[in-house]
Amino acid sequence: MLSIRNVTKTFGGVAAVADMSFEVAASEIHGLIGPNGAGKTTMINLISGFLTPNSGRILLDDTEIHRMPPEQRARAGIARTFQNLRLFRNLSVRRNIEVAESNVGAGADRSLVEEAIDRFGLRGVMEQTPDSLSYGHMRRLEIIRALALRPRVLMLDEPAAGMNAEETEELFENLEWLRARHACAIILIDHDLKFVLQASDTITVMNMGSLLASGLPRDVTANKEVVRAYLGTGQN
Ligand SMILES: Nc1ncnc2c1ncn2[C@@H]1O[C@H](COP(=O)(O)OP(=O)(O)OP(=O)(O)O)[C@@H](O)[C@H]1O
Repeated sequence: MLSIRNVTKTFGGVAAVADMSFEVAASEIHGLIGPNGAGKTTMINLISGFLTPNSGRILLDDTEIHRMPPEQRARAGIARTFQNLRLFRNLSVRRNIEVAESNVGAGADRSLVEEAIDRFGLRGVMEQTPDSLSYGHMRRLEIIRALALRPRVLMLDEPAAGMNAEETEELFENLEWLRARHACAIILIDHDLKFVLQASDTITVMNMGSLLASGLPRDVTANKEVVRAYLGTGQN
């Protein structure tokens, strides 16, 4: 459904993403992993429109989206969260969600977000501002805000960052719920490798901007090049 074809992005002559290609199927959870600086966040920025590739194409179904501005891509069904949270700090949790929801048409399934609020444990903090929330609550609010756009592709940049083991397990269960409740592809970046491997149907591994391997979690973790470049470093 989402197709990344030979995409390159350079900064000052250095390729952060170099000739990357991979496909994301509808309804799959697709893990994007790799060492620090591998180009994962740059890839998400290229898909969501915060960056434009120097070359290559990005297609959502048969539509080229790589030259569209971020708002147009959001309307086309691409939603994301940010590594460093970007919530409206002076608005309540409720308003943060409503602002996102105001972008969707009248025909949208209204109960989706209401169910997510309960499921993600935000019902009791709806009138508070994000700054008064725990870090885990803020991260969950970001996901609900992205979900409020009724995305076809939901990209989560480090959703488990700063979470303890119990919260990460809860996040895993919430993603399973989300996937059953709302048909969309999820692209998942996280440094908690155990979490990404457990949650993902397919894994793409990047290294120094390039594709290192792509496939089922068990095949990718058995791949010698992946072990050498990434898993063997002890860094995850
Ligand atoms: N706006 C920018 N200007 C210059 N260089 C950049 C910019 N954004 C990213 N880079 C460089 O591109 C490379 C890839 O960075 P990116 O943040 O995409 O990697 P990453 O895999 O997400 O890393 P991490 O796991 O540490 O978040 C790095 O060398 C980074 O320094």
